[in-house]
Amino acid sequence: MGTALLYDEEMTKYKLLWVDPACKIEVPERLIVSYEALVRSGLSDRCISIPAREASDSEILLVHSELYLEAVKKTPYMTLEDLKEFTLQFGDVYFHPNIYHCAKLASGSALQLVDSVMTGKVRNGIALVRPPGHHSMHGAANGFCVFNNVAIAARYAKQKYGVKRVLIVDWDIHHGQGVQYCFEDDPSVLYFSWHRYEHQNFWPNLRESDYDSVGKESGAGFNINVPWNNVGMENSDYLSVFCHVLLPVAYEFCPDLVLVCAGFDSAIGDPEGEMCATPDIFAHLTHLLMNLAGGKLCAVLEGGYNLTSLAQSVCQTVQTLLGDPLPQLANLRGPCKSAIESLQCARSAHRRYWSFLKHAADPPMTDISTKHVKSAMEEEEKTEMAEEERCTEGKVWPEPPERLCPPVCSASVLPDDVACPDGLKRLSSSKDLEPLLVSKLKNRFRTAAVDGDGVTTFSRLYTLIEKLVVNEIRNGLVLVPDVAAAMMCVVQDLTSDLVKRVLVVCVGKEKELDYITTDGKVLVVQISSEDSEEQRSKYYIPVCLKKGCSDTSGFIQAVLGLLLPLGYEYNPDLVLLVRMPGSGVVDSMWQQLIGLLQGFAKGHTLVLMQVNEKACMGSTASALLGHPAPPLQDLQTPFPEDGDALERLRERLQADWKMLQTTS
Ligand SMILES: COCC(O)(O)CCCCCNCCCN
Ligand SMILES: [Zn+2]
Repeated sequence: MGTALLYDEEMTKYKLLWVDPACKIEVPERLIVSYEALVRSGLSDRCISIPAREASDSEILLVHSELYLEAVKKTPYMTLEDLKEFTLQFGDVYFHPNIYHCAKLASGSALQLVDSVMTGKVRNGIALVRPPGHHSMHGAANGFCVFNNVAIAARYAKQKYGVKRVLIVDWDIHHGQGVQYCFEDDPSVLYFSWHRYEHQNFWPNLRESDYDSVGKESGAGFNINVPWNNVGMENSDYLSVFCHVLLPVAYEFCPDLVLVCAGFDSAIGDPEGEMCATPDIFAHLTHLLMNLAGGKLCAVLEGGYNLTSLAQSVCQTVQTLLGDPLPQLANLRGPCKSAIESLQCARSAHRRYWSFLKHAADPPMTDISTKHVKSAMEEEEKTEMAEEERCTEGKVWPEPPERLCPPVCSASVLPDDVACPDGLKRLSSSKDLEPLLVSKLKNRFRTAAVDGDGVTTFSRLYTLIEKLVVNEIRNGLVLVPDVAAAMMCVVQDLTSDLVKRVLVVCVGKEKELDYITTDGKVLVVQISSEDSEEQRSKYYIPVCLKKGCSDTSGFIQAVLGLLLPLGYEYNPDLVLLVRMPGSGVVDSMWQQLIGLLQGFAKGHTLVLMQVNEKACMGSTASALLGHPAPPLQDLQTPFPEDGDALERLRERLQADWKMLQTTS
């Protein structure tokens, strides 16, 4: 299934007609450069073009008042003076004779996107629209927004398709207060927003944008605010909040649909955000949401004012929606102190509502919400002093790396008598192994693991690895007689200097892992029911689940809160996923794991499985081919001792692994 792209140049046909410093950044070129970048890169041709349409009155009235709609209806016939007059009643927004038409097209585009995804015409998609939406409210325009496109889309999806739970992720750098007001008492819509806040000193300067606005009445817990109290936030800060705040809650919420308020003013170079996250971060933010709701994801453009980083960020997002390999994110240094404070506050504010946050720590001593709103003078001094080191428009960043699709997506190495799963390419070619290696293999295993066809298997395995690291193949599945032996070989004989770091994810218990090198060339994360205190080192991290890998709640909590942050910080060139026989891991969890691991090493994942587990080859192949993993249904509360152990493990490891920090 494909990716929808909605764009109509009619939405470029309105602009600011008078002088207003607050609104001058919201220009038609925002849409033009975004679409042109998609065309130039060939991405638009790979999408399914869906026409825009005007939202109807009844659709707009899902969110807005009749009074407000009737008032906006009059704007096409207003003189310039009347438009200025009309605009004065709202904040940081402007009207234009054609903006009502464009606002209906923007909302209608979001609804077209929902229709395309909910009817299965496409898997996911993006709508490039203006005016944006997330600030507009029941009876008011605000912050360049006229109708709340995403809020209307959420209500529309529930009404027309009976969607039970909608997740709205708002990665725009401003707080979408309009969305928050719309759903704050509604437990069927979970709204997550991060936003520049600076202790209420940043627009829209609302007390209710802080982390302690968790929702109201039956909506308590379904509104998550992560305030950024400093500028200059980087990729590490964004990923930490996804791993330690959003994703645990999103998986527990188990949405039927994901809507993204895709504002790109949170990218480097943007005059509004003044952040330092690079455009390729949006490839990963999108990827991390794509295994929710069976992949049903609708992204709707909100902000983004640096035309260069906006266009790059849009392309990064669309490329991920299309299923292309992800770029490697280099040198993630872990979240800054301010980001840790913010995520710690958000986690502690929500621990009473979400069992996946149950063991979150208390808020930091320096409770950031009570910091008095700095005096204007103090604020002024800070601004002047900090100006030069801030990420202003003058900031430069590298063009995102090309994300090339290997000629072969998924290959398999199987015994001759095992049929190759659909979509996988069986690897039968294999160069002869050096005699030295053969003898090493033979004398390492007295077992028959390396008999005649055993050597063939290993030679094919090594061939496959070589093809992965040169990007001829994206990922692969290997069935071997003895998976522990094979893992040892792969780990110890990886001579290719193209592979500097291998992330080994071992699912299920395996005794002898003591051969792990400590030079950092290999990082082993083992998830099993075994507790092995003694062996732990920086590069060997055993996670113990009391009930073993069949406990999906404990498993996904360990993946999101430990494996993902570790993987991002370690930044491997190859991921080896080893499924120990009898691990008991649930199929949907297994597919979620494979899906999430695709975020590392440009998707170069090698899955090692035992021949006698060939029954789960089909689902493994499906996940390797990029099909969305099935949702993890009705997750139970993770075992307290497991949740507690995970927090303790993170505390112990965070000195070595900065991305595990959740407390300041
Ligand atoms: C949903 O619209 C997208 C958006 O969130 O980016 C709108 C931001 C309005 C920012 C208003 N203050 C501008 C002050 C100028 N320095
Ligand atoms: Zn914004």
